[in-house]
Amino acid sequence: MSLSTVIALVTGAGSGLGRATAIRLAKHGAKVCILDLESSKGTEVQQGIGNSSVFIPTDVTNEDQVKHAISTAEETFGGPINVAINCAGIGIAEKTLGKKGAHSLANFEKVLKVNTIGSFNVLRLAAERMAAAEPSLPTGDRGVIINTASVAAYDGQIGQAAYSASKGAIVGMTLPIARDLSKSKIRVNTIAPGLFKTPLLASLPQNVIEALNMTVPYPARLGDPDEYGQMCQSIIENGYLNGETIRLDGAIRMAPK
Ligand SMILES: C[C@H](O)CC(=O)SCCNC(=O)CCNC(=O)[C@H](O)C(C)(C)COP(=O)(O)OP(=O)(O)OC[C@H]1O[C@@H](n2cnc3c(N)ncnc32)[C@H](O)[C@@H]1OP(=O)(O)O
Ligand SMILES: NC(=O)c1ccc[n+]([C@@H]2O[C@H](COP(=O)([O-])OP(=O)(O)OC[C@H]3O[C@@H](n4cnc5c(N)ncnc54)[C@H](O)[C@@H]3O)[C@@H](O)[C@H]2O)c1
Repeated sequence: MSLSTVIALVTGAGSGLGRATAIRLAKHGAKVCILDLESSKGTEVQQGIGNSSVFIPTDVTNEDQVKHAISTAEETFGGPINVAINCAGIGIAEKTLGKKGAHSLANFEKVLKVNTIGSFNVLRLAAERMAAAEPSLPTGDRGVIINTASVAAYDGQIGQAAYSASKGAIVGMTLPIARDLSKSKIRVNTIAPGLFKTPLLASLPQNVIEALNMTVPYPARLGDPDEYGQMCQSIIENGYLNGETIRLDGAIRMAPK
């Protein structure tokens, strides 16, 4: 299916899964808005894609910046956005009771702020804009929203309380948001990735990566970020898929450690 009528916001598109998704959608004819922090590699990604993309430095937790990004997207591509993909996210590893005492409350709040509140901030403002436009996707939808959870929403390891909470919240809000937006013909789905080869995964301690690598049943390897982008494309193209969280994980079930 051609994605030539797609105007997509992809957050976190300066790196990893978001970057791969932006590249794939643009290859299939979409216009792509790369939303990421000013300090990210958004410019580099934009230059790699070319004129069908724009980099709009944005912190997903900031209401004014996200509103500005949506207007800039529209001015740049001459139409309202109809796809929003939340890939911006951060991870931490800290035990509830660690060697230095109780989990830092500031760290817990930060992870929830970026991963959960940031995703909700982007999707609520994107939905507002989508709902005001005529349906423009080949499926007849006004819009498609895709969030990124994690397998850690279901089987978080030791040290993943904050990260798992932030991702479990995304899984939990997927169905009610799909129900909320059904009258506006906007579909909402979430992908729960397993282990993908990105800078975020590479930042984990080497022994954690090695232990995890050995537990992917099949295919026994890390996911390719383009396989995540492919799942986003499938969700956009399949007009009956709504309110669902899809694990994309080679059948991994993470052990406690
Ligand atoms: C990113 C995507 O969304 C997908 C994912 O979620 S990928 C899964 C990511 N998993 C993680 O990030 C695990 C997070 N947890 C940790 O890194 C650690 O548990 C921690 C840093 C919080 C605590 O570590 P530490 O204080 O050493 O805890 P402790 O319980 O004493 O650990 C004992 C040993 O087990 C190791 N260990 C702890 N958790 C481990 C894990 N998940 N995998 C492998 N080894 C682990 C420690 O490195 C330590 O090894 P050592 O004795 O050789 O130093
Ligand atoms: N890589 C994996 O194995 C894996 C597995 C499961 C879930 N995930 C999730 O997928 C998403 C993408 O992860 P990735 O591996 O591509 O990570 P990554 O670190 O490569 O990319 C994340 C991007 O998000 C951006 N970002 C962070 N905070 C932001 C903010 N406040 N505003 C805007 N942008 C911000 C970063 O600058 C970065 O470019 C994350 O939500 C992550 O939790 C990743």
